[in-house]
Amino acid sequence: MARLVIVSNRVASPKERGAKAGGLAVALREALNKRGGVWFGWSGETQVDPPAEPKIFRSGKVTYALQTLDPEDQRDHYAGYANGTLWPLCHYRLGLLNFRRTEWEGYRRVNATFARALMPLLKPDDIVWVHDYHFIPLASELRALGFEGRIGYFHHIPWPTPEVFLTLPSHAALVRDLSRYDLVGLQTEHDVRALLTYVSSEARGWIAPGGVVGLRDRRFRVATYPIGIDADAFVRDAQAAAGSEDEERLEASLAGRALAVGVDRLDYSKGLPNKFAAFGELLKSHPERRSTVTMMQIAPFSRGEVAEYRALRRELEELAGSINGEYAEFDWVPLRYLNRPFQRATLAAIYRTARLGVVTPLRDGMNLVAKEYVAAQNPEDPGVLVLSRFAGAADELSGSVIVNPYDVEGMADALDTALSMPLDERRDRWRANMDKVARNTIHRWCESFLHDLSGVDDYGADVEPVGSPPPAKKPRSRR
Ligand SMILES: O=P(O)(O)OC[C@H]1O[C@H](O[C@H]2O[C@H](CO)[C@@H](O)[C@H](O)[C@H]2O)[C@H](O)[C@@H](O)[C@@H]1O
Ligand SMILES: O=c1ccn([C@@H]2O[C@H](COP(=O)(O)OP(=O)(O)O)[C@@H](O)[C@H]2O)c(=O)[nH]1
Repeated sequence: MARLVIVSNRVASPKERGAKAGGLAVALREALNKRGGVWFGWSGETQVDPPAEPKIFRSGKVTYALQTLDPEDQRDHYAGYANGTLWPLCHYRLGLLNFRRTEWEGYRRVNATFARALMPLLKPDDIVWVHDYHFIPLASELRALGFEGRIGYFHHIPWPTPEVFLTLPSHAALVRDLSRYDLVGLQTEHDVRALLTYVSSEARGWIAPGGVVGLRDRRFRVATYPIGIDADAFVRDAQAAAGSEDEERLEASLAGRALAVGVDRLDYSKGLPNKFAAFGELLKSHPERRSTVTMMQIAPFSRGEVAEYRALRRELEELAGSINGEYAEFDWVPLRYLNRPFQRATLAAIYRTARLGVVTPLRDGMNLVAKEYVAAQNPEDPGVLVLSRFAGAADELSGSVIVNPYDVEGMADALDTALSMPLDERRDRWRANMDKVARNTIHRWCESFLHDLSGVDDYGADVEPVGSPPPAKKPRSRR
């Protein structure tokens, strides 16, 4: 079996087994342990004139290679182009999009630095799996340095429709970069359609059945791989939470009231102001709900180096204060707003206690919290997932109460409906959701992407293009 090389901006080092080592990290580490391999990414450190070589250490069959970056490059790359340009673009927030040439250049420079640092570690038969929007140009850089092996890319966030994508001044270059991969994985069919429509309508590429794409002299495949969670582990954690100290403390604090829970990084894509407003609207328009339901929003700080995230933090503090100021009683605080992260076991206890899981992003690649909430429920008395139609998870979790997060009054009514839902309906809806969560796990996601990437050859002679004709055949190398 070929050796696996994983590239991601954040690398879950083997020392991090706690809150930070989420399901994705665990699955990737498991895949690496199975075949042996390399996990390459940013060290989390910056330094003026950093060494060109990454820091390397081994743990079991896995080699970790961590690259330190120059502080200006890191800023242009992470806070600049990745999270100031691509993140808002891919989440359909054009009003928040900042494009600066210096950041675009910094983004490319960091990708070139990473490719130069990775290249000496690669063997010709390695399979390289690159994760996320921080590294779209990485394959181009590795190809330029002479790597001819298989490279796959998984995009964890939404892919925008052409009208939105075209606002990015560097759109054509980015899609050329994508074409240097062999396999491009996206979360949903909608994302795949959006990218393929751009390729055929704007980039003069062609598309064959199975998502094979021809662009200039390149052929690559685009397909859907919806990410999942380690469902068994979550079920075990949730069962262990029953009767735990965490659960007892939480139950005691609720004093018989229903709990609605939200768990989101403090990110504008997660729709937190609308969620708070909907909860306020529930208390206003359904006064009988006052003092019967408590909302708990866990929102760990995220990307504080980006101005929009700091502004959102202030906005939410104000909103939470005004809801509590207006509706609190001397024995009831309507909205508990917590900014620190919690470990998986504690989250499992909170999810299981909560009558409602409220996941209402304005746009989200998948949203693993939605799946975790489902997995943590007690099958005999499950809670209800209130889910935004704009989360990737909504494609699978049709047993949820689906809402439009831009409709605050509609969300308030949906919360009211979900709070009154009879047990039979809750069970039916939960079963439909749980079937999906148990089937499409993180392990399946990992295996199916790697299976397809391993099977890549030339997407060649036998493909029947649809739409504009393929370029004339000429002898070509695989890359
Ligand atoms: O590394 P950060 O800047 O702190 O951000 C955390 C991660 O956020 C994004 O997560 C996405 O991936 C999830 C798993 O596929 C998906 O469920 C979610 O919808 C996405 O938002 C980002 O893509 C990661 O690179 C970040 O590490
Ligand atoms: O206090 C927290 C908050 C979140 N998470 C985890 O962070 C992940 C968030 O993933 P999701 O896909 O929902 O959104 P992202 O933050 O990746 O955009 C989930 O596994 C959560 O359980 C956590 O471990 N502790």
